[in-house]
Amino acid sequence: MLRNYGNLLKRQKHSIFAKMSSGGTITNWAGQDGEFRRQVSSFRESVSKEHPVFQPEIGRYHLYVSLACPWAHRTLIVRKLKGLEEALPVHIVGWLMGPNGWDFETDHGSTGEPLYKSPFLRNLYFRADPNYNARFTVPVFWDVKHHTIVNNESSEIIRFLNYEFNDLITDQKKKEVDLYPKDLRSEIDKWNDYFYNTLNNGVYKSGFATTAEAYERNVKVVFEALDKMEDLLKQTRGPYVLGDRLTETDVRLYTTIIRFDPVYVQHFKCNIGTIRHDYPHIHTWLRNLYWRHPAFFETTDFDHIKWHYTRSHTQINPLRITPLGPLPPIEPL
Ligand SMILES: N[C@@H](CCC(=O)N[C@@H](CS)C(=O)NCC(=O)O)C(=O)O
Repeated sequence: MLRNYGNLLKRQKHSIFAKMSSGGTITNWAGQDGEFRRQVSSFRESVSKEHPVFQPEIGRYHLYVSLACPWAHRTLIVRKLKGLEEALPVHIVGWLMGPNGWDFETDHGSTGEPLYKSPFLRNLYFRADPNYNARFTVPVFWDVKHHTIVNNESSEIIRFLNYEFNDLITDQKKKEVDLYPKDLRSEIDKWNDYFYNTLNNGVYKSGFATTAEAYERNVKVVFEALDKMEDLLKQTRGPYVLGDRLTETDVRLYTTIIRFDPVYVQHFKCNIGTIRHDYPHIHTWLRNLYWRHPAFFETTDFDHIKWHYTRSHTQINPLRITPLGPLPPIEPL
């Protein structure tokens, strides 16, 4: 199947008008009503001891991520929190999403694709399913044994990373990290669901809207959600969103909030306020995670984040000039 995609080898990384094979542009996500709708992920298996095919094993699975992408970023954080760096190798796509989607450039910390030397992420999708006809998204949780995608939905990947590899983790402290403890599950589910619709995906609905009405409707929801998050942190008194334990909800919110001032404020027009000036509790929570927790600090790459959004989304920023500010991208504690 890969042979049919030989023409994709011709990289057009700097083409401004990125065309998809379907005729639309790869950066055109909005429907006719101007509303952005995120597709439902296609590969939904879990790794577990009970699974007939995908059992936990060291080195058997590889993770493909973009450092720019908030969904992929979740998986990088959880991988580090659980001490799975050696068990689960990571490959990082180029920061620019060009005409053929994510590629495997090797500059600025992007690693290339060592398993099959694929030029593009889409090659992996077609290797897993020659008839695949949806978007080629990161993260991808890949099984080296069966040469296929186990899962491409970040919320599910972080869920099975939380427990299913525990027997293979040697660092006792990291093995005990539990981001989805039984007594907090209903709270976590409730907030995950709310913040997914309003904030994690809300910033995209604001930024990718193609009518003023759709933009205004969605940007207001984003700021209502930030107000709610601020109140929640005030109530629980932190240092984490649900109190004194770090949970999935923190991981999922962090990857959106760390991008907020540097990118979403100007690029997605989420500029009713900023985290640093208008949300003191969120600002403290964010800086605490970034500066005091290596799993957050070490997985955050402001260059990939800023370059990716501002130079890939040419429908929003046709001249692809990346704004310099805010400086610094995150303030000290
Ligand atoms: N629901 C997915 C969403 C993943 C997603 O949308 N990733 C974006 C990057 S931020 C992507 O790879 N987009 C490529 C495309 O849509 O062509 C998840 O959470 O894993």
